[in-house]
Amino acid sequence: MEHPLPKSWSIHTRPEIVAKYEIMERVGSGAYSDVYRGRRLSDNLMVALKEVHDYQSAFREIEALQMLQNCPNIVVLHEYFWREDEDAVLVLEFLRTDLAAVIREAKRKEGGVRLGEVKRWMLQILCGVDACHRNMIVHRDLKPGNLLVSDDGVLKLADFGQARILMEPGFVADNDNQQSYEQNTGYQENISPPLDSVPGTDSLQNPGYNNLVEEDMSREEYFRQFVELKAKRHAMDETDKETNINDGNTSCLATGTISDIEDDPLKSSYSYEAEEGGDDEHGALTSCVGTRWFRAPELLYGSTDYGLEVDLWSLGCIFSELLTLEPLFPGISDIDQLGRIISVLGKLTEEVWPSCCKLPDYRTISFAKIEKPTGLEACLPNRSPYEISLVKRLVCYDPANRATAMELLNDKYFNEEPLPVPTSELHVPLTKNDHDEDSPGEWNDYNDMGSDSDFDDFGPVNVRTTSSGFSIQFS
Ligand SMILES: Nc1ncnc2c1ncn2[C@@H]1O[C@H](COP(=O)(O)OP(=O)(O)OP(=O)(O)O)[C@@H](O)[C@H]1O
Repeated sequence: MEHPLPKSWSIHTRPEIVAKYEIMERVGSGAYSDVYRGRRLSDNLMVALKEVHDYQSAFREIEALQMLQNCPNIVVLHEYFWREDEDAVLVLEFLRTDLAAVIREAKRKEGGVRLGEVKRWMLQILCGVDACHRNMIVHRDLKPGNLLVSDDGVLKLADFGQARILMEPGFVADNDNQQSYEQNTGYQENISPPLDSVPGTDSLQNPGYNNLVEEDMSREEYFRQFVELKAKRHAMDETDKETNINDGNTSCLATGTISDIEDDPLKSSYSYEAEEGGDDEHGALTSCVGTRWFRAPELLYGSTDYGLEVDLWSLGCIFSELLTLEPLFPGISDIDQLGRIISVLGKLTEEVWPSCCKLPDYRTISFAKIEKPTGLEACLPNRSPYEISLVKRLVCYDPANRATAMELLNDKYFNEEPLPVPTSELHVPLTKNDHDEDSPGEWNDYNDMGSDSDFDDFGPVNVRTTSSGFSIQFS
């Protein structure tokens, strides 16, 4: 009689993985994952092996990356291993450093980041975000630490564990924009991505996949549907390749419905770990996504029917940080985050965003009137009026007023002197963690980046690893 394989909690015990990869040191870990450097035995290719401990996060990441494989500014998924009862292991291209390290290093050196370099970093980020948004994928956790950088200066969006697909792809640039877009990005849109470019995987996109985005399923049910759809999809792949047609009939599940998530006045102080998975089967999204410093105001006010624009807010925060080398809104709690935004932009009113009063927590959270908001100018000292206006086009209350990635890719800023430098001329730090040993406090603040935690309201905490796990001390 055949016995089921024992449940594996460690990548090191997975025969199918060690047969193909040498697993080296752990290079990072996140809320849901451990990431190891690895070497593909067949050709010595360096890879990152990401063991994802949360099935929903794994599913989202695989699904999104499969749809985005033809964009030079999205991390490459080489293959993945995923069997029922085991954590998914994603084999990704290995990228040694990230934009957070670029900013940290620039801060320590005189002169910061040269303008031509700033522009090249921005263009690469825009290209990656635009690819996501063309495919109606909202990343939901854009921040410098999730923008990985290769040794030769190529920036790639990574960590799609919180990504959601809002509806079928089909948003295609108009032809006028397309030309200068291609000039700025070097990226030619291929409406039908090479779905078979991911060895060992089948695409999950197109008909019926929206049914997959049910969030309250058990792991077993999730996996069963995953396998079923993979099989179904496999049968359809050949037809898709021949016709190049995407099914445009499926509706936008995520943006078309109103939340039925409990109206909990304390919701905005939840950790996203606690509420993640709150996207429900009716399409309502959880507001507890992303890292606080980069989180759009609609999320902070508890919105559950937001769209791609939450990424554009994050983009504005990242651009501002590239220009000043300081985080724009480094909030220490969700309320503080909103307070900081309001002190700069002024109070959120129907004048600036007509439907803001529909935000679930709009009336629950109130701030004293700010007589004189400082304005974004004060946050971007010594930057040109045009650069300030660029940030303003993203960091604005009404999501409908935020510039799209495509619009910005075509902005004259990138065609004016100083021109964006070639990627090969970008300054890439030697390591990811080359932080200034003299200022550990500052580094810790940055490293935390306002990540949500149940402990936020308890003041500083001291977390230590112990032989049996970790201990937390409130001071
Ligand atoms: N492709 C890669 N190449 C090199 N290092 C990587 C790669 N992907 C991830 N890492 C490292 O592993 C860390 C965790 O990865 P990632 O952010 O994707 O995981 P996560 O669990 O989703 O994290 P988070 O808690 O930020 O959501 C990253 O900060 C990075 O240091």
